[in-house]
Amino acid sequence: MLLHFTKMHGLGNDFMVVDLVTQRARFDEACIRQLADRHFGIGFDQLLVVEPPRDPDMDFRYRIYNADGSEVENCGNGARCFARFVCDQRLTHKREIRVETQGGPLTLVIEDDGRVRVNMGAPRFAPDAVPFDAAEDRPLHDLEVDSETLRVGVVSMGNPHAVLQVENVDSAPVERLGPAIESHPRFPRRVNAGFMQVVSRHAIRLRVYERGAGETLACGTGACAAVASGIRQGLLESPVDVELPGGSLTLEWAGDGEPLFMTGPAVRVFDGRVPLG
Ligand SMILES: N[C@@H](CCC[C@H](N)C(=O)O)C(=O)O
Repeated sequence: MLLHFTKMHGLGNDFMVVDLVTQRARFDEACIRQLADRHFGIGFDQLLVVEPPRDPDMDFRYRIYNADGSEVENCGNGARCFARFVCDQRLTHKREIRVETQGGPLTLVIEDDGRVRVNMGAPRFAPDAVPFDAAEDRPLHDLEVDSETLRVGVVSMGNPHAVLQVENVDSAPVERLGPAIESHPRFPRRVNAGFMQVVSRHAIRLRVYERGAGETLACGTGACAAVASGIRQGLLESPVDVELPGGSLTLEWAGDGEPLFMTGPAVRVFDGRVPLG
């Protein structure tokens, strides 16, 4: 069978988006890895699958798979592309869309300028919520990596994040430390590793080594986690502009227990069809 898909990106974090409201398909890990391959497949950081909701109060269910085939709880850049996709495909006429994810419900609003504002829910810092192996909740934890002690903030945005403050993201050892943090045994479900440079109280620069995808040009939940951790440590104040290698996002957060809002672009690149076994 030929499966219709759309290639999209949010700040260069790229996606294959599939409508399973009007089509049928099943994806296993091997099939996702093959489609994600940038030489032998379509190539993407994440596969986004749009399904009918299970909860009648929601508009859709949105499932997310990393390039390595693992299913994950949340994807911020993907959420904005998902909103743009369901509107462009006329799967909804709503401008405010409620969607189920594995990491909890999200509300997305398409703004007049075409950008998408997402209520990403409240960041959680408790080690059990991340999950992270630690006895207590602290703004920073010591993490032994390659005989170095790193100071990381741990945050759940539905999915797990570790945030490390660095002097300069351009020279930060993302290729060396990223994989070691991602698969550190104190993160039993692995983790996304963010490298944050504080530019001012309202601006950071960020690179993220993503769980299951490697370093990407942008990570929306990574931006949320870095801002939440930075505000919690007293380094930042809302709103915060986050500059990633692929472009910028605006983040707003009123503080503990409050939802975090992310605003940014979502771009459709092309439509295609691919044979699926
Ligand atoms: N690119 C995403 C995050 C995708 C999932 C992540 N790699 C994970 O495994 O949790 C974003 O924009 O948030």
